[in-house]
Amino acid sequence: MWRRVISLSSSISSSKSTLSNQAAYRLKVWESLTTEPKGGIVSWDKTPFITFVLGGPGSGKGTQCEKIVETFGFTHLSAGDLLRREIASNSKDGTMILKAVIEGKIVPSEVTVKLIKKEMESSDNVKFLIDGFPRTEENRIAFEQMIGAEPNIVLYFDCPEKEMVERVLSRNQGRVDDNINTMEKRLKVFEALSLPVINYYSNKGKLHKIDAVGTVDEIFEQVRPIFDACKDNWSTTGDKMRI
Ligand SMILES: Nc1ncnc2c1ncn2[C@@H]1O[C@H](COP(=O)(O)OP(=O)(O)OP(=O)(O)O)[C@@H](O)[C@H]1O
Ligand SMILES: Nc1ccn([C@@H]2O[C@H](COP(=O)(O)O)[C@@H](O)[C@H]2O)c(=O)n1
Ligand SMILES: [Mg+2]
Repeated sequence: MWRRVISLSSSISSSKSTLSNQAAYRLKVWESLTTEPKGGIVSWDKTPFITFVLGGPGSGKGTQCEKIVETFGFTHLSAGDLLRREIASNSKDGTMILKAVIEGKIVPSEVTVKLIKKEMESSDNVKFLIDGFPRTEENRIAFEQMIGAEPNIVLYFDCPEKEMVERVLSRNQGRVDDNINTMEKRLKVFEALSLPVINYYSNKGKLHKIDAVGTVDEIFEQVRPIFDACKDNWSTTGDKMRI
């Protein structure tokens, strides 16, 4: 199994430019369609506190989100879970989403952001953990356009490929993408399309990089002080937010 991961690393660079070119094309199309905000902007009575939770497949995002919810009272919105719910409900996009998930591809941003938006609008909470999003520059821009907000902070769970592969292959939750073939594709997509988003937030000074190797509790001890330091920011009442 690990040999396959090593050979994957060498094939990443050749496929990376193809993936990046496809993504750049989709981003251009998106930008050309979005001079005006799409589908309206969310407005809140209180200013929301938004955390994006990023990291490769199996890096432990969902596991740490559960701990953050328990400790700090956030609402957890996993983009992957919302997409899986669409598949299970046989919605009009279900078949397209299933195909993308099996291929380890990224679902068009408009579909994913609409699902996130609906959850945010119907929530009484204003503290959101948005897990597994944005995965691409297109995702990031679509969120800014359709929600009219940016994250307050971004967590990045940094995990070696070998560890991510082992965790995913022993996850045992019946996910259609928890197999070595899809995992190889997801790792390529992560490197080509998601790392640029992580760099974007690093350059903006919003990124908190966490070493995702260790026990769940050890990792959470790196996460806890990040939120402790933000507590004052999410208790303030703001005007209805319109950007
Ligand atoms: N620190 C850890 N050490 C060992 N195993 C872990 C750790 N954190 C999470 N796991 C396990 O690894 C698997 C993947 O974790 P999790 O589902 O939280 O990752 P994820 O980043 O949300 O993955 P995905 O992007 O595929 O949804 C799960 O079976 C989980 O129980
Ligand atoms: N922003 C996103 C998030 C996820 N997907 C698709 O879902 C798969 C599983 O996502 P997890 O976050 O649960 O790992 C992912 O591989 C993508 O196919 C997406 O398209 N866009
Ligand atoms: Mg997850």
